Amino acid sequence: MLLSSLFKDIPYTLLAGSIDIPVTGIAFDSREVEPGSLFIAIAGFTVDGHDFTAKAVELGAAAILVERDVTVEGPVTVLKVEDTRAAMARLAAAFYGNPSDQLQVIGVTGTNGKTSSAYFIKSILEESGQTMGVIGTIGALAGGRALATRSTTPTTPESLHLQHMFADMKESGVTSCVMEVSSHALSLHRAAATNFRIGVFTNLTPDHLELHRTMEDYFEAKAMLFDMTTEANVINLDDEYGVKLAERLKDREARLVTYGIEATAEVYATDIRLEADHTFYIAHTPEGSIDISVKLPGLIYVYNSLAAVACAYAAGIHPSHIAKGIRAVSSIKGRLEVVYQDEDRKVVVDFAHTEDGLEKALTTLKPFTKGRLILVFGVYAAPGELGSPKRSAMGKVAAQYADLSIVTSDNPKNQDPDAIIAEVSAVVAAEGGQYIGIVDRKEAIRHAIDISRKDDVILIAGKGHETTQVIGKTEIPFNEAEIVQEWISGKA
Ligand SMILES: CC(=O)N[C@H]1[C@@H](OP(=O)(O)OP(=O)(O)OC[C@H]2O[C@@H](n3ccc(=O)[nH]c3=O)[C@H](O)[C@@H]2O)O[C@H](CO)[C@@H](O)[C@@H]1O[C@H](C)C(=O)N[C@@H](C)C(=O)N[C@H](CCC(=O)O)C(=O)O
Ligand SMILES: Nc1ncnc2c1ncn2[C@@H]1O[C@H](COP(=O)(O)OP(=O)(O)OP(=O)(O)O)[C@@H](O)[C@H]1O
Repeated sequence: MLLSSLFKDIPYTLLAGSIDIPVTGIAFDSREVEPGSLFIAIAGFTVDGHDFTAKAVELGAAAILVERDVTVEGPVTVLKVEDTRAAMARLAAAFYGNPSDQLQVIGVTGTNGKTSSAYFIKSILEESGQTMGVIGTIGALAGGRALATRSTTPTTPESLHLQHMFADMKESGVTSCVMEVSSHALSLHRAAATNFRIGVFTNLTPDHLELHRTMEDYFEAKAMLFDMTTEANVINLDDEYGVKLAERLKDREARLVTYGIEATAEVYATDIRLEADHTFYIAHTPEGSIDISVKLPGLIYVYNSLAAVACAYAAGIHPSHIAKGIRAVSSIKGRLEVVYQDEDRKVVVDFAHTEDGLEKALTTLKPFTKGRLILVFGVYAAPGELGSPKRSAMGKVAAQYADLSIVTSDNPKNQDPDAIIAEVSAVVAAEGGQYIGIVDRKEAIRHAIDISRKDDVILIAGKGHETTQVIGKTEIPFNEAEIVQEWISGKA
């Protein structure tokens, strides 16, 4: 492909060389440059890609894209734009032939509930005959095939990888793709240049404030998704930020579809029946009422499945497909997943890693727990001042709802796990909760099992579907379902 055609609609300054040269690929990491490719320098949070231009030239880059002046030695074309991340999204879309134009892309954003809402949407659309792609926290799929990702691939991949995934989906006959769109991705332009037909907003509660600093900034980042949608915006009106968003979107060309339980919304739920492992309700849409049966417990799965009902309604899906699609979801990896159960005890793994998520997970299990509710959890977060509010909020929730908290490590990364545990434990104690601190997460899980008695429920919160733990710079294998099963069966 000619570099000039890639830059057809992108303003740039030519610093060196010619624009009329062919490029064979695009890379934003110098280590992945191949001869003939365009290297895009990104100023990162830890290093600056502009420092690796020489490496890119050494590996054969034909062109370099920068956002600040750099001296590049060698016979290469050098172009400058205002923002290389924003340009990368457009270049990637152009390089892969704007694949999202040929897919029905549905974006799901919000603090919690994106993964499960996306899986309900996938199931309903499959029921209606679509071949589905999925991109999110628990991986990427094109039809039944898993797309290659790395353990470091974010929930919403970098734009170059995202557009490649869309192209791959299109080649594999995928007709519609539901993807989780994180606030990081929106702020860092990863999802820019994507043709979103429908956007779904689940809720907004404190998280990721290390990047966004204030709830208002966090909200504005999430709201960016709805500037890109062309057909419908599906918004939870029971969330205060959802109300604010709906107000902003009511006169847009993309149709507004609201949902909720408490608020007066276009799609709403009544006759909610919560059981230990199932949830039932009637969903009301302007097209009629639908009996919904969800094979997951708690009000959060009423919300997450209702988001999918509203999205399917907005997409014109027949009610019978909606009911069947939701019924077909039997479990979602790491989302209130029962990893062990016998007549004495039950062990549940859940991805709850925010104050709101932890409260919802505990209050879902509590009414059906005859014995004690034992919580194993840790808090990953930014260090010092930035991390403290999260540690404090999660400690309070644990003290309020768990009968015993085993405070342990999450992904301590380069922070001192003992210091995090001490900070969380102090809050649990101050709030009158019972706690034990055990730094080794595997030991903490084993201890919870050892002390559990008849009718106790153990909730292991924070890592959900994840299969590794990051301590320092090392990523160690960590599969909670296996740890539980091996310890109980005496194999460990
Ligand atoms: C905080 C954050 O978003 N970080 C992203 C950011 O990393 P960074 O700025 O630290 O990158 P960096 O390491 O400084 O490198 C800068 C540039 O130099 C390049 N480089 C680096 C080394 C080298 O030898 N050569 C070279 O060219 C890198 O490839 C990169 O392009 O830019 C990188 C490349 O653009 C991303 O991969 C990386 O996401 C990492 C994987 C990450 O963990 N992100 C998380 C925080 C995230 O995005 N989470 C959200 C939220 C999930 C949710 O809770 O919903 C998500 O979407 O997953
Ligand atoms: N609607 C909801 N409201 C509050 N908490 C929820 C809701 N849905 C799920 N949760 C809790 O949050 C956790 C994460 O849920 P889920 O994976 O669906 O969210 P997510 O938005 O994809 O999260 P992430 O982006 O961090 O991957 C769940 O394990 C559950 O404890």
